Amino acid sequence: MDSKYAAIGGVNELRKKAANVDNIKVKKLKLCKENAQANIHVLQNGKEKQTKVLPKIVSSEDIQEARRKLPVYSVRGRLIEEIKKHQTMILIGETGSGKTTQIPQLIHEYRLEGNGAIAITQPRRVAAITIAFRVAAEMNTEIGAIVGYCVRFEDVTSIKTKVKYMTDGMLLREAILDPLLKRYSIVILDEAHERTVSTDVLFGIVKLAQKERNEKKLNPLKVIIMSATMDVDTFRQYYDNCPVIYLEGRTYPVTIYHSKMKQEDYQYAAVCTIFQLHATTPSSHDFLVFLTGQEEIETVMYNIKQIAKEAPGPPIRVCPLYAGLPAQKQLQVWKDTPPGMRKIILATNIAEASVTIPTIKCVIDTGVVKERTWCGASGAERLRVSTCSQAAGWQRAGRAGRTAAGAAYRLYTAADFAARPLHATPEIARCPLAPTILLLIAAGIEPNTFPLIETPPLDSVKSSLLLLKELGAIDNDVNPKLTTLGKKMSMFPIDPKYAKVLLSAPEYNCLEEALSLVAVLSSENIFYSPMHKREEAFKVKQKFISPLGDHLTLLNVYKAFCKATLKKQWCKENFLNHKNLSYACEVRQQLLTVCQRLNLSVSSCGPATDQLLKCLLSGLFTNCAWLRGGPGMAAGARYVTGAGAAASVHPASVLHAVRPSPPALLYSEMLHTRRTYLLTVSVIQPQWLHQVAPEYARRCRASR
Ligand SMILES: Nc1ncnc2c1ncn2[C@@H]1O[C@H](COP(=O)(O)OP(=O)(O)OP(=O)(O)O)[C@@H](O)[C@H]1O
Repeated sequence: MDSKYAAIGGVNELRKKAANVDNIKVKKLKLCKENAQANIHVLQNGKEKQTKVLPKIVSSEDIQEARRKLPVYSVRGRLIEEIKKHQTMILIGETGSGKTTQIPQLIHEYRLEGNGAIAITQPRRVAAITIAFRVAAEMNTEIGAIVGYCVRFEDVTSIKTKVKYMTDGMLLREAILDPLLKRYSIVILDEAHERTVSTDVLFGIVKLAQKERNEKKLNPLKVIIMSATMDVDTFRQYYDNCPVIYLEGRTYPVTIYHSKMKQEDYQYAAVCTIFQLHATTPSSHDFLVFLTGQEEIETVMYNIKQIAKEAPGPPIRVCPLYAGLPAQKQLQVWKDTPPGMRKIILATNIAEASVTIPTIKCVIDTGVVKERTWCGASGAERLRVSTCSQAAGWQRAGRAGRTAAGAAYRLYTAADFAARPLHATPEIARCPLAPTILLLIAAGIEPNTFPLIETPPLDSVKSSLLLLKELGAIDNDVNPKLTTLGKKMSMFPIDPKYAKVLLSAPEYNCLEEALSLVAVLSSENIFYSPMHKREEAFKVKQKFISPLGDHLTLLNVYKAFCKATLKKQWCKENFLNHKNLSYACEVRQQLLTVCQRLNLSVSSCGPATDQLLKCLLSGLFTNCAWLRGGPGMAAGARYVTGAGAAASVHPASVLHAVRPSPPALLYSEMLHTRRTYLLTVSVIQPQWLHQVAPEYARRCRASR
């Protein structure tokens, strides 16, 4: 990558230079910052027609011409020779050089996959979907035919599919049923540097599958590990010194600019930089801005829209892009804007790797990322904004310069960049491992001896095995074997705790309700509370509220949604997110299919909602909290969890202000920000824990 290390006039300097308008901006920004917690979903509610066809397909000739310009194209002959020669190889190539879109096509052109298929994994669903669309267009074929994709709750492939883009999680799920991955002759693990738990486990799965297929004289499995920014030595060592192919060159240069001085407030710096560039660059140059999460994106979006009313420059369309956004909304960022209008995409790191948004010419990199870390001992997740690695910085810059020369503006200094770690801490070292361990055992793999590329923290493995044992998924936590229940649990594409809830539901006569609730919990926030109508939204919400807490409140909303006839209109009137509720319906259908396969009887507990809460407890028994020091009246009453962590009910919970505080609660999530909060909370009777999970209750009591 061309890195000029020229410095943009620091944002503070910019501010000083700015004329009157800028003073107004400053004022407005400050105003909005005070409301940083505010939810401003209304601004996302674009009126555009939703379409799934993307990206915009230009003529076939243009596409072929663009392909010929890619670095991969000029060395295709040599590349194919290398791929033929080696069973495992590492391929490093600059961002945008054509690894993800071209290598699988090249392999297919030479029919190296034989009778099998080519699987290409991506850490993120949005990448898997959009790349599959692009490659299908390049190959002039329908999506779902030769080229397809498979992501959670969506499989667009057929028996004809030879080039299959999929999330790493989906390939891992396939490995449960077929640990030798026999339907594939070539597996490409892309974006290896991201080191998600699923990709880390897949590194080992393909290694074992390859060995066993060789030993059994089955058709050999070829493995290609790809990235632009990976830690080559670690991977090479892990794959027995396999060859590393470096692919030189990129199509278009990206000029990197660093801020001259440290920026105290990256959101503010981002908005200033956006407007400076907005005033000086052609409207056909779209911007991609990296921020840390939904709330921040919404705040910045609000600020941009306010400032844009007075700022010089072409009209603007602001598009958010974060994991929680419904899929259709995510795909909106690929939609063209009318000529003369600039698109500004505000994204989290989900746009950091793999994706091509063709019109992006400027990347604005705040240099930060929101990371979840998990504490095995307390079960609390910690959400932290931290500086991202150098690899992430290069990947972000790589989103510019995909179809023309581009620029990346880093809102941090060159010295700051140089001082950052080369790579981020792998997810396996900071995530709950129970879901992955369950999948490993289901695939017949011994988790304690599985050759992971990096050993996860011992206490994390131990506590995950203990949880699986207590859920009844495995017979013991030393040399674990899957129980019959565990086998069934592994068939659900959800957290084992919730799989247990569904499997226990027939016993409590509440599978109807449990399915709806788990589906809603698997979706993003269904409530929609725009900043300027908060009170109204709060009032409307009252009609759904259950005094027993958030779970039953969510269920009430879901049931009412199903009954509503004009659903979109109804959601609008009730301050609910139509997309997320519709998504929950799809998820419910998928979960129901698994339940039917398992012959579970689907019945309803009707008004006996205690049954549903007890059922919920059967999976979430480790998520109980007790009031400290008797029935408290004080605001922000403190609870203590089974693992001994002190926490309060989150302000967004319907139980937050309930007095007297219930003596015992069940929660779906525990989150540590500045304080530790219990999220999605329900009232339970303390004695239920003894009835539902006696062994755990005893252990808990002993330690309290
Ligand atoms: N949707 C698209 N629209 C237009 N051009 C595209 C699209 N997808 C890919 N391309 C073109 O193909 C090039 C190669 O993309 P590809 O994803 O294969 O690169 P890569 O080497 O895998 O990059 P990265 O390391 O960033 O994932 C892009 O730089 C761009 O020129």
